Amino acid sequence: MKVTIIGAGNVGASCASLLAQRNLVRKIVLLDIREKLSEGKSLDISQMLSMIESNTEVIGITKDYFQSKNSEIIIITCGIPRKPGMSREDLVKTNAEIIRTVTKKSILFSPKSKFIIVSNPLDVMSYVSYMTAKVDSSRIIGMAGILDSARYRFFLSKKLNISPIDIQSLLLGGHGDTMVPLYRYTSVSGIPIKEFLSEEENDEIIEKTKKGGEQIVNLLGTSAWMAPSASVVKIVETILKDSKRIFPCSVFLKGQYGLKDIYLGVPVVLGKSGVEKIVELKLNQKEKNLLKKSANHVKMMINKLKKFDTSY
Ligand SMILES: NC(=O)C1=CN([C@@H]2O[C@H](COP(=O)(O)OP(=O)(O)OC[C@H]3O[C@@H](n4cnc5c(N)ncnc54)[C@H](O)[C@@H]3O)[C@@H](O)[C@H]2O)C=CC1
Ligand SMILES: O=C([O-])CC(=O)C(=O)O
Repeated sequence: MKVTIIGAGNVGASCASLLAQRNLVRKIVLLDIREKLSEGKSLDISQMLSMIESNTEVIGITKDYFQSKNSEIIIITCGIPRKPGMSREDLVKTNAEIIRTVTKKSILFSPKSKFIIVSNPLDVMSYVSYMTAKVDSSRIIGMAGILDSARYRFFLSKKLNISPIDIQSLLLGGHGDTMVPLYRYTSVSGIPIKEFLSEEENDEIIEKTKKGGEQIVNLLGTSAWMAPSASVVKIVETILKDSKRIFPCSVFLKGQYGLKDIYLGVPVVLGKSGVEKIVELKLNQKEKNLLKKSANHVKMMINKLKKFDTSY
């Protein structure tokens, strides 16, 4: 079982480290365009393995895609992150070109692989990868909802003084300010959240969640990587173990939720084939409007990209 991670920066190297610690796969290939970076990061991770009793082999490669041959999963974390004052949308042109190039190269050597996309703006980059790979959309999965949901659970846990482990939540929509956390579908160990706080109080938590990525960018000067890589590993583990768990992921919609030709966050069942089912919830009018607004925002970015580059 081999997993390749493209991009050995903060998110990529952290994914490799966490994945190696889980002792889930035989081999992790960490690939970057920058000379020596992935070799150095993989050596550091490898030297940790005897202490944590993991048998995973971690190798670092510069540009040589042959080493990624027949990967079960390819995780795309390459490209530029935002800096303070930037939005995720500011990354679109630079990262679209990078994602297109690396998807083309990876699919050549791993034609059966599933892809987990991390690079931002997430929903648009997932769309770019899907359009480039030309494979079934069940194999191209964008990671965002798990992270957004984890942030929401964290902020909620602080407000309620309850363990985040016991908080269940669900989000829809794009990865950004237009995300749609669902108050109606949030609970604490099965108890509806309305028993703990009002919708207005919950809205304050939602605002914090929407700004969760930006808060870290402002503190660190670059974007988060610990919680994002843990979110990626959750998807990898679910696919490799064929666990059929439900997570919010950015997936290609073909009419579900009244939307098509777009990547957007919705709850999905994940298993060995990737996205095995898109779960369609009955939304109320307010939720429908918020989802539509989020979809319009992502569509607008996709259309901008299509104008700039007619090959999409
Ligand atoms: N979906 C999400 O929730 C999250 C998305 N992100 C996104 O993930 C991306 C990566 O973030 P970081 O790891 O913090 O950035 P980073 O700058 O630490 O690492 C990016 C790496 O990509 C490499 N790279 C650039 N072009 C490449 C190419 N053509 N082939 C192979 N490698 C290439 C760079 O050399 C660099 O090492 C950013 O776009 C960021 O916005 C970050 C956190 C969460
Ligand atoms: O904020 C960013 O640019 C990175 C990201 O998507 C996140 O941490 O949610």
